[in-house]
Amino acid sequence: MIEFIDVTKSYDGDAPAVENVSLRLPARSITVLVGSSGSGKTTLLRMVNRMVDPTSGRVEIDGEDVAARPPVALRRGIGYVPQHSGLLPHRRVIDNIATVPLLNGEPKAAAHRRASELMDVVGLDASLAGRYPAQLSGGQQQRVAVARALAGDPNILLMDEPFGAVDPIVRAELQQETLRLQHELRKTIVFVTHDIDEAFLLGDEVVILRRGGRVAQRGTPADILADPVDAFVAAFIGSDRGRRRLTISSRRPTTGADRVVVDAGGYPVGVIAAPAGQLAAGDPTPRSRGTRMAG
Ligand SMILES: Nc1ncnc2c1ncn2[C@@H]1O[C@H](COP(=O)(O)OP(=O)(O)OP(=O)(O)O)[C@@H](O)[C@H]1O
Repeated sequence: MIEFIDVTKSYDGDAPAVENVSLRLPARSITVLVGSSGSGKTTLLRMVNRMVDPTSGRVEIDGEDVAARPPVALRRGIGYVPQHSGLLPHRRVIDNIATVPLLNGEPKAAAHRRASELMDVVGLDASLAGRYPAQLSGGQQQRVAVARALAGDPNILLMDEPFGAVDPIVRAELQQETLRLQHELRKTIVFVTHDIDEAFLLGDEVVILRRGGRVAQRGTPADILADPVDAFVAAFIGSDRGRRRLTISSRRPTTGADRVVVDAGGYPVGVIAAPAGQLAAGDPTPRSRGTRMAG
């Protein structure tokens, strides 16, 4: 579990980028931090691996203050995927992915074997192993960045707008790949985006931030969609425009399981996996965890 305990960060004595934020992010699920530009998402994310140290307060991982860990060692155990891949331009794909295992002292052959496996895991063709990052598409570069982040087998993966710079079709592919990967790997993922649709698609839990990192609302996508706490959240998720009025349809009406939450545009925003008979037909307020985008 990752816990922010009353953290504040002021850069250069400016007004705080985040102020008195306390948040617990559960292990082995995807928490999405979403908010408009400047709300402090990246600042919070980078506090986890000490790319940013709080001005006051602390961040704990499984009860241990990250400030007690040397940043370099800490970062080797935490995968990080930035918006623009951050790949080393003069190293081949395979070497980029193998970076952390090599730094951890693995023999080169074993590190390359692991890197090849990861290329397969993230859906990269083996023929790309010898290319340099500039010889890849933006989407392929982001896949390499995900593989590189996974190479040290970290428990935690930090993703900072990782698909923000790729076109919508590739972006949708990468989002689905992320869900597939998480289904297999069960990492603790903190994902930053300013795109509420992406947040609802990927997040087991979504944290909507106001300026200064203040939490406007957190919950499952279905909770937030069904019950925005105030006008700010309603405006942010678009429900004030009637765009997201929720309905629930059942894919298997006879059992009542696997109900699909659908917005007013017919856009599926989640699935409620419930044992047969637990939800009345047409229940308008899904509360179950395990909300997930319909396939
Ligand atoms: N290194 C820095 N030095 C000075 N100010 C900074 C620095 N990094 C961020 N800030 C300021 O802190 C505030 C929060 O920035 P942050 O990048 O955390 O927000 P964000 O929600 O991730 O925004 P975006 O979506 O635009 O990336 C902003 O006002 C920003 O200008």
